[in-house]
Amino acid sequence: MSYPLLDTIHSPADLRRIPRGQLKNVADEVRDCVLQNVSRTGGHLSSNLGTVELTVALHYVFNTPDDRLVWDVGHQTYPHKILTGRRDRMPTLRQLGGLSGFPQRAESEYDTFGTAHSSTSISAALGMALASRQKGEGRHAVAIIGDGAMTAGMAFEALNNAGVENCKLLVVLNDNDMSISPPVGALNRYLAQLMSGQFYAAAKNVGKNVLKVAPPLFELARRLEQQAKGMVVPATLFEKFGFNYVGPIDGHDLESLIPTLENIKQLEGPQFLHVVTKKGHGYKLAEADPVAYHGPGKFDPAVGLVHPATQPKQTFTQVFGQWLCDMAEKDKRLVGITPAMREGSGMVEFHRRFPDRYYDVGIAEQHAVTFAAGLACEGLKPVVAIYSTFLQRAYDQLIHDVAIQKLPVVFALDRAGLVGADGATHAGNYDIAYLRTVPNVSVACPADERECRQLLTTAYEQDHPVAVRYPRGAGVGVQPLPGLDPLPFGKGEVRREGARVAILAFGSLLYPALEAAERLGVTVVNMRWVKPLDTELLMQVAASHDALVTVEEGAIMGGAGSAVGEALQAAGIVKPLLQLGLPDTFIEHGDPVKLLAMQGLDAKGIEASVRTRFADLLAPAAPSLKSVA
Ligand SMILES: Cc1ncc(C[n+]2csc(CCOP(=O)(O)OP(=O)(O)O)c2C)c(N)n1
Ligand SMILES: CC(=O)[C@@H](O)[C@H](O)COP(=O)(O)O
Ligand SMILES: [Mg+2]
Repeated sequence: MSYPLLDTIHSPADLRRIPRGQLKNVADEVRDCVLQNVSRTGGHLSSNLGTVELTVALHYVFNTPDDRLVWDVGHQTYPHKILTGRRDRMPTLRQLGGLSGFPQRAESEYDTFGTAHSSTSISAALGMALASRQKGEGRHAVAIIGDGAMTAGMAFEALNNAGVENCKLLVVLNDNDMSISPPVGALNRYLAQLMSGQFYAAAKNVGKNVLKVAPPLFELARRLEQQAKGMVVPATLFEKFGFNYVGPIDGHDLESLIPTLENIKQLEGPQFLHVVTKKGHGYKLAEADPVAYHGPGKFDPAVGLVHPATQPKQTFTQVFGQWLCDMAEKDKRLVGITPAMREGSGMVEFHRRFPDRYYDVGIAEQHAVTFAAGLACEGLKPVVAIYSTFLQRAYDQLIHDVAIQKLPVVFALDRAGLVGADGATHAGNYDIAYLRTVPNVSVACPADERECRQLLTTAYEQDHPVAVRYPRGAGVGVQPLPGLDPLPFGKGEVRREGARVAILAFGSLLYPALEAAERLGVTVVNMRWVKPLDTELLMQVAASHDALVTVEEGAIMGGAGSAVGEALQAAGIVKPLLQLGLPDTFIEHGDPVKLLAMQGLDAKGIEASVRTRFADLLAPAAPSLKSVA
């Protein structure tokens, strides 16, 4: 793809040489470049389309990379990547060895802070601004945060800290009136008030008016401050926090954005700029349906997203969504909670059918968990649907508010294990390790869709907290049974009888383990539960085999294999144990099937590891067709 202006821009320094009058054309080219690339790779689209002008303006006005831009979540950094010398690598976005979908310090000096989990930007930028102050460097730090990300407690903790510091910190609130799904809560209502009516219309011209007069800088700054404050409300929430609030201004109008940013840059103390953008801006289909285009797969930009001709395999998320509705139908006490992930967690239908029992609490995982605890105290049956990676945020709440009080909260832990294109930040690799150490908490690992439904019911029937962890995407295609029958609590099953070596599989890697076992001639046990561990079954298997292998899609350290090792130790059984799982390293983005294979967690890899470790116990491998020929 060739673009007349972008072809001349290899860094923000090049951008800053472009005459201001041509910046709109630059923005148009960036937007097209984003659309063309994402349509070929998949990725976060509507947020990126909405931040094109803001990105151009920030790099134009601030002296990046010396001035620091910190992008919250970072799912809107494709324009930033394009303008900071990575345009030629955009076709590799989110693929193995390619560009990350988020900012990464290792990827570019312009990526000043790695993000992906939301609401960290103000804290990080404040740290940078104060470091600059302490070192006498005088650089600016800018946090760019969305209205969705702004709802998290952490953002307010940072505002609370920043508001009393005199430093060169600018918070840009990118308000597109959307999270992934429509935003929720009182903050959203408040931002809508700030944008309403004449205030917004008048504020749109703040930058232009200031420019026309062109007074000296000090006066310019003073007037900007006065104008902005006068045009909006006397004291916004952000002013109460100690920030100088400017806005709201039109985040697609470079004529407003650039002079406003230039002037804010001159002001002392913490600054807060409220910009208004449209998610999906400039691509009609995304503007009309920003939810569908939040993170689409590949598509033809001329046609847009299309439904596949054949029904794809049911995902674990869909299995959960169906179970949730069915259980809610049966039990009026059930309430469903999501921290801003209605679509991703499969709760759209539940929301539609049970609006009074559906709670989207915003991006607020900690609150979600304690809120569930409160509901449980009053006899309701909360189901918290949460990605494994995001539950990390609420670990203390899980222990302090749920587990110690032994409250019956079900955690439907989606995206357990490797997630693929989102990479290390989103991988759900640690939940087994961090959950199984907490007293009163049980952890189930369904191997397929049918078990997922059954184990959710088992979890729901307990009088203590239970997490059911399942991976992103589809399973092997084992249809769930229609009823709501549980599986026995804490019990596994032998799936294949073999000799000398037994593979104990936890979760969906049961299937590659079975495939490997066919070639190895070994036993396979579907353990189903990490906690309680089925020690009775474990002891039987240990007694009848010479060696054990554990397989899990989770961190080896502290994982299910460790639980097996501990149980054997406790029983005084000394038995060779091979633990297969994810190593003590962060695994980057890429095709999840390939990533699993690279970790030796496909059938071939499992077979190879078992053969290598227990060669003396196994019959030699049958020669492959290739080596026979
Ligand atoms: C801690 C955490 N929870 C949930 C998410 C999932 N998530 C990613 S983007 C997003 C919405 C963010 O909304 P906003 O900040 O307004 O940005 P927009 O998508 O509107 O551009 C959510 C919920 C996340 N990345 N981090
Ligand atoms: C940026 C972010 O956190 C989400 O948009 C995430 O990428 C969604 O992941 P899924 O596609 O697995 O729902
Ligand atoms: Mg938003």
